[in-house]
Amino acid sequence: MAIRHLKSARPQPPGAQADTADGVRILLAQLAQGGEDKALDLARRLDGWTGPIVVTPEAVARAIATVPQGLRDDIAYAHDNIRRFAEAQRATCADMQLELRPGLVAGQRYVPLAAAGAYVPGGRYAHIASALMTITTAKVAGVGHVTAASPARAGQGIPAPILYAMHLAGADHILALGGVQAIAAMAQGLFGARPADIIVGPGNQYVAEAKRQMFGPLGIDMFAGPTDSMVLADEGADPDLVVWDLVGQAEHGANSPVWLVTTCESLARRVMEAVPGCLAQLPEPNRSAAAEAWDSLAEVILCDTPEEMAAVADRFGPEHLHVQAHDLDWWRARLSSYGSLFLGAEATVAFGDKASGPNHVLPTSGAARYTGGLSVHKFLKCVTWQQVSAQALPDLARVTASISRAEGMEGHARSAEIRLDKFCAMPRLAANT
Ligand SMILES: NC(=O)c1ccc[n+]([C@@H]2O[C@H](COP(=O)([O-])OP(=O)(O)OC[C@H]3O[C@@H](n4cnc5c(N)ncnc54)[C@H](O)[C@@H]3O)[C@@H](O)[C@H]2O)c1
Ligand SMILES: [Zn+2]
Repeated sequence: MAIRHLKSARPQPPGAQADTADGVRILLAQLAQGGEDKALDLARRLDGWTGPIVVTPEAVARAIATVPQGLRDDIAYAHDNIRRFAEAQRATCADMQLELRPGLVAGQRYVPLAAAGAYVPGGRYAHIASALMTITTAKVAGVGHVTAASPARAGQGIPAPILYAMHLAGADHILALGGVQAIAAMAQGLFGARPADIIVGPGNQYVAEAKRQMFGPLGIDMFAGPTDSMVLADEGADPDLVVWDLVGQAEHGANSPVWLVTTCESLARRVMEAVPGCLAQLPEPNRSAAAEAWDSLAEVILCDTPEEMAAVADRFGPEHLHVQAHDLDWWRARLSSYGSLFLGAEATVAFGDKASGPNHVLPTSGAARYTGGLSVHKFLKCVTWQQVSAQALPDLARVTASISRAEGMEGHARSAEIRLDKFCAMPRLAANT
């Protein structure tokens, strides 16, 4: 394989992850003890928020009235796509039952979780789309009660378009709370939230670490790091599109990697030359964030063949994978390691981020090698059941007792065999003359 880096990532200093983990552990312990008082204290200190934490339906209605009709319509368009995609997914989750042997029936049922928490990040950008992605999916799955939480902005509260999205998606309870304190509040059931069975949604390193530390008794969607994107482009790709796809996704933050993998060196060079011009068109602080991401983390990788490009994608397992190359059917069949796949030059990751339908809460940092992203499945338990009648007992009890004894488990064997005595005793012959 002749894979060559035209641009490499800068070696990263050893991470500050341990510090984050320690800080979050202390905050979670304080929140477990101090409850709402500690959460209020953190909201004030970290977000400058001293207003109410619970956003009442009246406050939601007042906020919604300030959202321009055009933006409301656009949020509704995105919601409609996301809801219909989730509904189709839900329809694939079928209950089933079958008779495995005469008298032995077993089945599966999909049971929605009782309560979920949806974290909607809001520190830097107002992540309207994250509210749609998490809450809509939970409600379509049939979750009984969804609490949504997002940080309040000083003097403003949760931005009105986020409140509109939460409302449209069907949130049952809304908290103006961010960070570790929001995760703890939803898990512990503070501020009127129903204690969550699962907490989902993206967030910064404090949010992700709080979810990771609470995982176990609490379900989470995944441990998400900074967002990442890869473009696979051949000689037919348009550099004007590719460069904006890379710079656009680098806007997420200085720690968000973007990767270009191509068989065409001239395309790669044209894209790299065009990056500064695109960065210059972004407002601050987006420009600095994207520039830092590009300078320190971006990689441009030159391959000889499409198969080599696919192998690179397999190895990275990007969160977003965008193919701008010939023969999209070949690529769709060949690629398997990604959170979400975008096929063709007309598509772009931003469509998936905001409006097209498939979920944008996706595995990052290579986790796509072993998992997909958020879907109705995360809010459903696939549980199983079985029922046995006497007809199945002779074989089932004999096999169970045999395996149990081979395992050294006499009690198990007895609990099987006693059923033969109870349910399969041969009718006694009537006393004969
Ligand atoms: N992949 C996706 O689907 C997707 C979508 C949207 C957003 N995101 C990610 O979500 C993240 C959003 O991050 P954000 O910071 O803008 O918003 P955020 O809502 O995740 O975090 C803000 C909160 O962080 C807490 N915080 C800030 N500094 C802290 C500190 N020193 N100690 C403890 N807590 C602290 C504050 O309480 C604040 O409420 C980004 O990393 C972005 O990439 C990912
Ligand atoms: Zn994005």
